Amino acid sequence: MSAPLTDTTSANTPNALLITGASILGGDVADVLVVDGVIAAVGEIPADAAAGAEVIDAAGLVALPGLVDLHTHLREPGREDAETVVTGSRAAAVGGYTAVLAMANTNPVTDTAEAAERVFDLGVKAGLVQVQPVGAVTKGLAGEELAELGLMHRSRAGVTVFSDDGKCVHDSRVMRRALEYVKAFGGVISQHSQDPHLAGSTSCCHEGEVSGRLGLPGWPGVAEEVIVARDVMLARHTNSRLHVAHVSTAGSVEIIRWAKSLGIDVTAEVTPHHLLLTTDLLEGYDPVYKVNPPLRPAEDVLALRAALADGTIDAVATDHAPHARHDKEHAFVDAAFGMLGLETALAVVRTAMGDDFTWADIARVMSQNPAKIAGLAGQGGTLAVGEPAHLTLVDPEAEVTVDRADSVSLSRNNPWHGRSVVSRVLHTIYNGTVTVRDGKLD
Ligand SMILES: NC(=O)N[C@@H](CC(=O)O)C(=O)O
Ligand SMILES: [Zn+2]
Ligand SMILES: [Zn+2]
Repeated sequence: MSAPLTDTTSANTPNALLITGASILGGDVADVLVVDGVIAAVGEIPADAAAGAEVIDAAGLVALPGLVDLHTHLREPGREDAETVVTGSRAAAVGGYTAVLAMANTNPVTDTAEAAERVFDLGVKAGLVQVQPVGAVTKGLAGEELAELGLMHRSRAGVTVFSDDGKCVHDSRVMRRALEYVKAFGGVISQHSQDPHLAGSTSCCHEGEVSGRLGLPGWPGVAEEVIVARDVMLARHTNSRLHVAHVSTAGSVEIIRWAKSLGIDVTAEVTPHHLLLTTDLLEGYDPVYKVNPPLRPAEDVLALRAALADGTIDAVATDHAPHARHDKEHAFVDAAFGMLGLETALAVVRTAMGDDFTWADIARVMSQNPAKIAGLAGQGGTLAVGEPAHLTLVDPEAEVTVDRADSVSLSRNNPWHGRSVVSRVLHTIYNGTVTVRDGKLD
């Protein structure tokens, strides 16, 4: 663990940050010295070796690699009343994130190199996290003609993840072509798995006893599973890479487990809300619980937790989906789908998964695996010497009652309002710069 100080970890540099006494990924306690945005030393660092450094006292805190979100809706361009790249980056930093993948279902859609570069540049300008654009699979998310996948990849934005999220790429031929196309440059298709005939646009509640009683149009688990099953077969056929977004059913878990056992190149994510919230919350018809895919019964939730623990599901992704009041505060059937997630994700995962799921496990599913899936160099590290300094410092014992008024997001569709969760992100460091201190934007 301890690394010797070398001459390059020079003391008396104004660009130094010394984090003292943190438990590294929940293990050994060490100091971390950051110089010029890079982790320069980890171990016991004598104060005089870091003279002039800004000091963060991290006694009792857990140090994690900065979190990476594979699935964020930033809403810019087009719906800047719900979120912008700046406000979404703020929410990400507060949540302990140092990188987010910005979904393509904006207006206009991110389906060209120019559009991807625009989002990328807005992220650089905001400067709080790495904002990596996701490219659309099809033009206008219409599901018909492939978007400029190669041009988006070769652009300054360097897009590697493609998704029509919000919509499913439901035409098998189009999905096959997309998988073939991205294979050439190591890209991946992230699929929103929803058969539009089994679960149409009005389907807004898990199909089962609760939907029957409430009289809400049902969205059966099989509408997800048939697409997951088809897509893993297409991934096998094309020898290309598939990522399954927001897995919500035990059946999808079984298919993914089977596909992985055959060596099919598939990865999967689960949202924090699908790890903790269940269908019965819809009893009060509160649209804050309306989300795609819908909240499922407890059996599914338990299967998702088990799959995250055993590695069948690789990552937690927030699907942070901010919506303006005038889109969300309607009768249940008319309200927009989606809920906030960035600021609460880590605590919700900790609360849902319990202590047996270690901090090293959390680092794996919320930072390292997402960075690997998205091909983000320098993110998702292990806090080793020489890595870019993307870090999150967490109070593991804090009990927090979420208040939606505290959010730095522009939107308020927060399903965690009033709930108690365990653990709290205190400090976030992006590229050696403190973006969040004591839970507040710096
Ligand atoms: N998850 C949601 O309910 N909504 C997302 C779209 C999506 O992730 O499918 C949105 O863009 O609002
Ligand atoms: Zn989706
Ligand atoms: Zn989404």
